[in-house]
Amino acid sequence: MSVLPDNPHDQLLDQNVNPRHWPKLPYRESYDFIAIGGGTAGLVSTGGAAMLGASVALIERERLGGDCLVTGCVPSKALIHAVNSVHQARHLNELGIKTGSIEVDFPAVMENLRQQRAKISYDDSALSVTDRGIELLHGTAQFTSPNTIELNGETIRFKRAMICTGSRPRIPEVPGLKEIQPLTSDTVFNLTELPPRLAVIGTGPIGCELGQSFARLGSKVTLIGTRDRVLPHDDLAAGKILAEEFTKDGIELRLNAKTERVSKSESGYKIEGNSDGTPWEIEVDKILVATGRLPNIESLNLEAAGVAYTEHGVTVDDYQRTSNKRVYAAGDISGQEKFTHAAYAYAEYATLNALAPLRMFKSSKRHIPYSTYTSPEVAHIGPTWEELQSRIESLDCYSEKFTSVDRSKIEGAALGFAKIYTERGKDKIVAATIVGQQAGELIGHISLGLTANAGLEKLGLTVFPYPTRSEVVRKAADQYMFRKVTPLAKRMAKAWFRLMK
Ligand SMILES: Cc1cc2nc3c(=O)[nH]c(=O)nc-3n(C[C@H](O)[C@H](O)[C@H](O)COP(=O)(O)OP(=O)(O)OC[C@H]3O[C@@H](n4cnc5c(N)ncnc54)[C@H](O)[C@@H]3O)c2cc1C
Ligand SMILES: NC(=O)c1ccc[n+]([C@@H]2O[C@H](COP(=O)([O-])OP(=O)(O)OC[C@H]3O[C@@H](n4cnc5c(N)ncnc54)[C@H](O)[C@@H]3O)[C@@H](O)[C@H]2O)c1
Repeated sequence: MSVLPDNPHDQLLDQNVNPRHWPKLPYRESYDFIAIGGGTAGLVSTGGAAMLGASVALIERERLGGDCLVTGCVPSKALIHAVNSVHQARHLNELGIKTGSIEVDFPAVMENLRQQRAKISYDDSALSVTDRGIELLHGTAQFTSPNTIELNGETIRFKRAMICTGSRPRIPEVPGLKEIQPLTSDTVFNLTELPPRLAVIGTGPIGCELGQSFARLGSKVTLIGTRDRVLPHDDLAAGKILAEEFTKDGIELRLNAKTERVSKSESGYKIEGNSDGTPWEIEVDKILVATGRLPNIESLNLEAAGVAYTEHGVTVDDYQRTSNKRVYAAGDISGQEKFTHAAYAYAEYATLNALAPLRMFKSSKRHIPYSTYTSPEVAHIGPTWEELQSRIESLDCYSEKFTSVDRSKIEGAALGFAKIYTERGKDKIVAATIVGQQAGELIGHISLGLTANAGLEKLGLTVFPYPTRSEVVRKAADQYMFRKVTPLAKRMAKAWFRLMK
């Protein structure tokens, strides 16, 4: 995780969240609750534990706020906001609004990103954390026994501990790649010059969000993925729509591709690879690697604590408890969904389970949506597209396109669809995918429906303001009513019409 130290915004960020600025406290011998890692999961769990009145310590080795604040959601969405704005500006002529030529001042875009990130850092700052009664300890923690941690040479006992150490970018074993130190999500937000030619390896959420962003800011982007489509874990149709948009953005797609070798060239870097066996070679100025994440388990000495783990992270049960009954885990480290809101939701339950006399809060009861903030956005909740396909016989699917939504048509943003899957013949929602503008906002309706146990009947009866994009959800739900209720209603109405005088 790195930030530039030589600008006022990053200095402010650093001041707020870097532990080296905190006063060094004498450690207590023992705490009721210790969290290792001060990202979303660590902040949420220690905040909750302190609120319950426990003696609480939060150990962080680098910066509070973790990935989300420093190198993840916050900087990427600040960048995407600029990207969406420039894209809209380029299309204002279509609305009869005359603009001069639109120019991107990349250093200024990145400066704004750093400024927004610094502003948000107050929420995760040392001041805000200590105000909640949490003791902040600086350093790399490691377990020394099932109920002790060593920090900076001192031993601290705990009654309950929470592992929240997150994840880091995975660099694939491609000859020459590690040696050239490619950009990753840890370093890409430090750029101050737009790379004229950028290769992005990986077509998951990071590759797609950042690949499209750099293309719309003016880089010549080549997006390289091993799979046959972009966002391969999502709905097939979503990947197709997105690939078409990427092509319009000038992105060159190299799918079904194997990156074989990377080397320095005269003007930058050479990448050699093949797609479906056909060899290719490209020259670029920068390479961004976005090929998944590795859990930060190495420094923890989990064996000493009897905490089981795999290559995906620390193993937890439905209560977020590890194989050590005093130790819980949440966030990217626990091998579950890698999203900030998932870290938040699971850390909340983990803390309650860790500190209450009985474990009562099951993570499987929570519904975790997600959205990839490309243009159009791709949002989903429930089992993956592949899982849904494997049990499609037992499901019904109701879908609606944004072309039937007036607000989307008016604004010329009618690309995409909503699909809601239910149990066959019933209105119980199983999953949903929304592709389109603000899909990330719209999937919240389905998330609420799932949490409140409200099926398509209730969604269809819900009145949404006209004209809003939310109508896509209501219209998809209406189809259930039409299919299920209308034939019976028609028969009853016909009987009544015969009797009606
Ligand atoms: C580019 C990018 C964009 C993203 N966009 C989104 C998005 O739009 N929406 C979304 O929901 N999610 C997004 N994510 C994912 C999200 O950032 C993560 O899921 C989330 O930050 C995980 O939180 P965490 O608390 O588990 O871990 P982290 O935030 O990684 O925090 C872990 C902390 O633990 C510390 N640590 C590690 N080991 C030790 C140790 N031994 N001792 C002490 N401290 C230690 C680290 O320094 C770090 O501060 C994005 C991620 C990336 C990379
Ligand atoms: N909007 C969001 O919520 C958001 C945004 C960004 C990241 N994230 C989180 O961060 C996580 C990590 O994102 P990510 O995109 O790095 O990982 P990912 O695992 O989701 O996607 C990585 C992609 O890279 C491909 N790949 C792997 N090795 C490759 C290689 N050698 N060459 C080419 N392609 C290769 C994989 O097939 C996969 O499709 C995500 O799973 C997500 O949970 C969330």
